Amino acid sequence: MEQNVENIRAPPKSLLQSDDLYQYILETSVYPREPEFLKELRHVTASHPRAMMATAPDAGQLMAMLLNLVNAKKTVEVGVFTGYSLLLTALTIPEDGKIIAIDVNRETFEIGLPIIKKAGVADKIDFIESEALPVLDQLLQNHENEGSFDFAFVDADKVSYRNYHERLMKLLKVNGLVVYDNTLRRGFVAMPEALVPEHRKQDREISIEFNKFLAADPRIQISHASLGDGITIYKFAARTLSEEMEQNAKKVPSPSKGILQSEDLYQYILETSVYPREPDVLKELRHVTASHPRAIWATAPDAGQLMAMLKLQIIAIDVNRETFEIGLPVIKKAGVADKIDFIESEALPVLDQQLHNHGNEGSFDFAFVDADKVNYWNYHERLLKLLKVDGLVVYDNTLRRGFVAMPEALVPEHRKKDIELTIEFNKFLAADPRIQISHASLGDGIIICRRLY
Ligand SMILES: C[S@@+](CC[C@H](N)C(=O)[O-])C[C@H]1O[C@@H](n2cnc3c(N)ncnc32)[C@H](O)[C@@H]1O
Repeated sequence: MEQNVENIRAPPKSLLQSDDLYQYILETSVYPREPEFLKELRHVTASHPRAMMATAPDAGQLMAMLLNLVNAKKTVEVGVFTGYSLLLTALTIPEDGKIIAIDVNRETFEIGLPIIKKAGVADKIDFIESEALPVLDQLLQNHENEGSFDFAFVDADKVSYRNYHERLMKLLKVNGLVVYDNTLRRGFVAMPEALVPEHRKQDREISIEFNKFLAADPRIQISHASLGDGITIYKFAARTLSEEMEQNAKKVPSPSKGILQSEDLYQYILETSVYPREPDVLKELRHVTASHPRAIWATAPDAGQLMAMLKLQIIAIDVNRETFEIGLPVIKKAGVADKIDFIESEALPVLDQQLHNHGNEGSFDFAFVDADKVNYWNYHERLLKLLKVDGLVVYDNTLRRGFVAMPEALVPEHRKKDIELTIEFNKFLAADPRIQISHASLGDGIIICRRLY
């Protein structure tokens, strides 16, 4: 096949619709909360000719949240480079935590090492200069290591990912996590082959195959998140998903939320990693919602997939019972209606009422907020009281299809006030010391907050 050379693309810097949107996330939610030592390591790495290899700070922020959520103590990292993800892990795990860090190249690790030492976390790290595979095999020879790791991060030679995966499946605990980096290859995985530069073709092919392989692995739950260069998070679920997954192969398209660099890239994530694993009843619910004039309101399936990885408990509030009733038959059919207490009301008085009963304080594990933006501040204050320490609240639509990062002149008049509210709320959350956050560019943008105290 003849190739149109002019069409070949330089790798885009981010997966998102614009660099401005990516910078917005970094500058609003990530950099203001990035620990000083990590910032220093990022600066020291910036002048390295391969600085692009470092794990993206927004992906790092989600990783820190995940490390906390599984109370990770014993971890393994494959691919250290100058140590951004390594230092982040070391800063996040407890005093007695341990990281086995493997890289074929000690030289780049030594670029970051003085900062790791200055941060006082070098003792948590056992750096091994080696090919990763023999080290993982050696770990497995000691049977005590089997099922003993809480967390693994893999960011090295893609051609070995399958081999790493098999070893990591054995090393990790049930409910442990493994995160694979660079799963979206700057978007090339979703581009026609003719547009991909020759030297990236093989690499792209390997990632496409690996993404499919993981999506079909029944031993794990996954969330394919479009952060950084794409990260895939695998939670080791105790139950087997294969039958469910076979049934779920049918496609029901979802309205695009459009914050990524192309519609194709978004569809790639949905079709490769999300739809094949979406429970049938959720698919059906999406289907019955599709014809609703406000179908776009539905939470995006990729954001939903990440939420499922987190924990859920439900008191559902909406001012409109009618729309709830569209989905209710499907909810009943799924046999989960008993878990839901639907309240048709403005949310604020309901939250206040919950707080009147002091037994409810600090008793909730999870909250999801996807309603009137003007009240987000009010919801937040109530929810921080209702949530347990370590409980999560997820806010939806934090990127407003990218409008939050556009010059005001480009924002349609009727959306200006709404967008302004979101910009303010995002800043407010970034500055709230009571929570840890991860601003994830999934769906229409979500911010995951963990109550710290
Ligand atoms: C993308 S970089 C890792 C970036 C790092 N996570 C960070 O935050 O900066 C990939 C690293 O994998 C290492 N590597 C490549 N092949 C490897 C192998 N077979 N075993 C172990 N490390 C390998 C490279 O030396 C390189 O430092």
